Amino acid sequence: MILAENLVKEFSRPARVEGPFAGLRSFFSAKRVVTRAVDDMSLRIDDGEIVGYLGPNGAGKSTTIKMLTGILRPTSGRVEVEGVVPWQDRRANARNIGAVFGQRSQLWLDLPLRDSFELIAKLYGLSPADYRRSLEQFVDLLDMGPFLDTSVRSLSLGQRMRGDIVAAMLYRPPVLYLDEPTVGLDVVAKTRIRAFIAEQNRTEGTTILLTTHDLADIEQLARRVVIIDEGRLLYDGDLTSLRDRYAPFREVVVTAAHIPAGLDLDGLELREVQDTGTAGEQRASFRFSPAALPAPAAISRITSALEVTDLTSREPGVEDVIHRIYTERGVVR
Ligand SMILES: Nc1ncnc2c1ncn2[C@@H]1O[C@H](COP(=O)(O)OP(=O)(O)OP(=O)(O)O)[C@@H](O)[C@H]1O
Repeated sequence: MILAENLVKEFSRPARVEGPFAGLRSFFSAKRVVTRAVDDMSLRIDDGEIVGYLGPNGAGKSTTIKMLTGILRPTSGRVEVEGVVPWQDRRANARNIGAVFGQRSQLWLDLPLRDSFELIAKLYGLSPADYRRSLEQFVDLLDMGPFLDTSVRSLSLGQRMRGDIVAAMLYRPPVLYLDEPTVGLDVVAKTRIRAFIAEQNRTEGTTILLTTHDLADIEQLARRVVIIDEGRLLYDGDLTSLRDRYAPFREVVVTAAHIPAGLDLDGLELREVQDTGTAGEQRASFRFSPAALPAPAAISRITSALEVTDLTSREPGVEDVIHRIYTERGVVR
């Protein structure tokens, strides 16, 4: 279980002094500027939950994770992971957590993957039998046999990410922090990694905190979403209610012979009209509220007004939802 109560983290730096030798004088200045990166955050994540942790750049996500891993000591408030206060007992905490940072590898770049895994197994005191069993299972699930003896430096990004995930899970920690675990990967690689994460959560009951800018990661893995901004909790709840609250609309994308820009259909909001590149053909999207206008009625209204050649419908993604929350709150990035 992950527990944070009224968690605060402030960073303080010297205030900038203007004039000659500004850099040096700022360094010695008594005036300080305080940034509250995490501001009175309370959060409880139960065993076996997968929580999507979202927020714009600079919201305080990394700072929270650094407090959970024990790298940073909170300014005030309480933090506990599996009953351990991370900054007080980093060693005990390290055994309970695994972490994957998509942007940088935690593996030894010049060693073959297999050697990195062996080192980790030794560091964490795995018995040879447990190590063999885990490795065999992971290599099989993630199809890593062909590159197990290749040095990490020579691996493709997708292969390296699989390596990092296995390294974080080899000792089967009950808690896993995943920071952008699919960044830069192609669709096939993303799907494989998401399936693996879901499987580990299901079979091992691993508690997972997932930070990502790829909203498909959230949609496919997490039912619960926590959104933060400026260090404060904006939303904590399930993904479906979030969508219903902030994006209670559906969208239909239509390709038709001619779509008049001012077309006014009852219950349907016409969004931008674009040329498709094919002569005389245009594409536009219509938004409607399924509570006021059921989807079949919306589609029939569109098809009777236009010469439709193609039509697809989509649900709002988490991206729409977050955009709307930020717009409402006046967050401009
Ligand atoms: N060591 C530090 N010293 C001073 N300020 C810091 C430090 N680390 C983070 N901050 C500030 O704290 C705030 C939160 O940063 P944080 O890295 O936690 O955001 P984030 O949500 O992880 O952003 P991103 O999505 O860009 O990684 C930012 O204003 C950042 O500038």
